[in-house]
Amino acid sequence: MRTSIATVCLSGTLEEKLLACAKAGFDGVEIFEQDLLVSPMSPEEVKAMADRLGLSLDLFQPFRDYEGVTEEQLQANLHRAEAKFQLMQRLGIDLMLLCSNVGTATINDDDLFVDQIRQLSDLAAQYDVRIAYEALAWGKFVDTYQHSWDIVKRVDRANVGICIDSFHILSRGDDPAEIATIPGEKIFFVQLADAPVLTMDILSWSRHYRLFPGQGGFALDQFMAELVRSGYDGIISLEIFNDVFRQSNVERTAVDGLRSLQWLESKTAQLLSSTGEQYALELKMLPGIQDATGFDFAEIRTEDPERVAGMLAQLGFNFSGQHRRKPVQLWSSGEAKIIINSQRSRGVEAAVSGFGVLVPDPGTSAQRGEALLATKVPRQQTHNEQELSGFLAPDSTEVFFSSRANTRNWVQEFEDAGPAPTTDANGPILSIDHINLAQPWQCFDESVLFYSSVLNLKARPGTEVPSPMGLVRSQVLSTQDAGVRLALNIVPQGLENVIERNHEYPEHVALRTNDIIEVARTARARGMEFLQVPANYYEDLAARFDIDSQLLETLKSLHLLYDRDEAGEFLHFYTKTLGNMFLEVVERRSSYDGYGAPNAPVRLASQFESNRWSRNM
Ligand SMILES: O=C(O)c1ccc(O)c(O)c1
Ligand SMILES: [Mg+2]
Repeated sequence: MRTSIATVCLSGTLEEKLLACAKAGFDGVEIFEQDLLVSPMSPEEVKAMADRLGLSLDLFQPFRDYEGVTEEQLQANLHRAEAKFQLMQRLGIDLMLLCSNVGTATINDDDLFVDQIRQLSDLAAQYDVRIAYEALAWGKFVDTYQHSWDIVKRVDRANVGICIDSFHILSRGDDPAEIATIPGEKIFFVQLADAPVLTMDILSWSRHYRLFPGQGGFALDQFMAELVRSGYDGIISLEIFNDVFRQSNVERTAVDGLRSLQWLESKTAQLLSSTGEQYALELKMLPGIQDATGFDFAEIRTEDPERVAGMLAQLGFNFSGQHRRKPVQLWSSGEAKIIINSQRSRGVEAAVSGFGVLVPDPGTSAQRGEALLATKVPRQQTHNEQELSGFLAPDSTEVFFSSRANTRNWVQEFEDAGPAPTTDANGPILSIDHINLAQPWQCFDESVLFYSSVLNLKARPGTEVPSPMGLVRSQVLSTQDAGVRLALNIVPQGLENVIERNHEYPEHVALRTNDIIEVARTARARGMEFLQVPANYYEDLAARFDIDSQLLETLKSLHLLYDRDEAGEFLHFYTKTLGNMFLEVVERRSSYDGYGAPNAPVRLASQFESNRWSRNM
């Protein structure tokens, strides 16, 4: 599948955009006119640069507000078109995108549209230019792909076809099935965009909130399947108008974009392979999709390993050894393994720096990560150490793949665990339930795509949590059976203004137990510092739930939080924050599958109060 991207998706100058697209590995780009207009490079220089970079210039766009106008206006429009055809010749581009008229059209008459587009076709033919007619969702008279196709059919010229843009079709809730009935060779260009499910006017939604495929709520694999059925075998391009991407690192955004196309290509191939249909577009499948079965470990980086170790011991973890070569400790309880790493930790009080997941075949997951352009974690092993493949997530979290066999090996690199542990050998903590990672606001969408494509996690419905620092957007991603759960929280943009630098948004590892009251009591007896929960919260609990008064007293005295839904009950507590990290302990009763969302504002406010208090000491 040949890939392209519109220059409007990216930040920077035209030169920087071209460099980033080539470096990421795109085959070509769409030149968005505005980017050329403001560039000091001449059209010839742009062409030469693209040639040198091995990028094809696939499309010139947009040509606006052409058809459905008075005769006088038409002449002016043809004059404008001719200048652009000459410009396209200098750029070496032979395909122009014509958007359906949104402004100057005054005559609603398909016969007139056909006639006027034929005049454009005649002029374009003199310059060997082809026209791809795109129905904008907010077009004045032409706003569906069926309508633009009907007009193109009636124009009946070899150099006029349609442009299909997923946003204009799916934003309206239109059915893409009829795309399959259009002859593939009359589809001159394809633009893809995803978008979050929002209820707002389509123009603003399109101009500010488009996303790369896989980052929003559109079923783009089904859309692609219809396109493939048409026989289309041309370029698949990205056209994303997004306020955040336009101010993010251009190279990262380009990689993010290409990753989205590779992921979508593979998903479409998979969807079509089950139907056994034959098609012209060549679709590559990524190396095997495997669901992770659980967390292998969580890693905490700290310059103060004894304090982190102390917290773990209070929760009933056992010291399982010191790494034989590195300043790294292993602590475990049940299936839960926590690595305390004090390498490269100067100035880091404590932070969640990475985690490992268990997969049947780590080699395949590593290949998949590489194919998806993920950055490898540089790790040095000696010859007798277990190698783990790891990738850097967009938020800099290190993500590793291992198998049960790998785990048996790496665990043996930890020695001198000392005398038998004093606590129950199995430990009261059973496993890592979930990991919560703070996302800088610029990389939230990139992270969603990274975790869903590289780790094969599924995004669940998101929530928004009010906090004293701002509204925190929260997105859970998990495997099909929820063996691996991640919660991504976007840090509010204004955070730096409210909180001093050394109190950045904390991240946490949540640990699962079947007896949280016992864990909390024992931890308290061992001197654990809990996150304090205000009395108002317990009054509200009593009002919302028919809750046993003795249980309520216990919850209150131990600073436990509580939630209940049709599936079951959820009890949890938080430790005091250490640096940028804290721990949570959770008990899921019956089939409760959530994360205590109603309690999240209480946690954020309490953490804010407690951080402020410790700052003022
Ligand atoms: O928002 C616009 O004007 C616009 C322009 C060109 C496109 O291809 C498009 O999909 C939208
Ligand atoms: Mg478009």
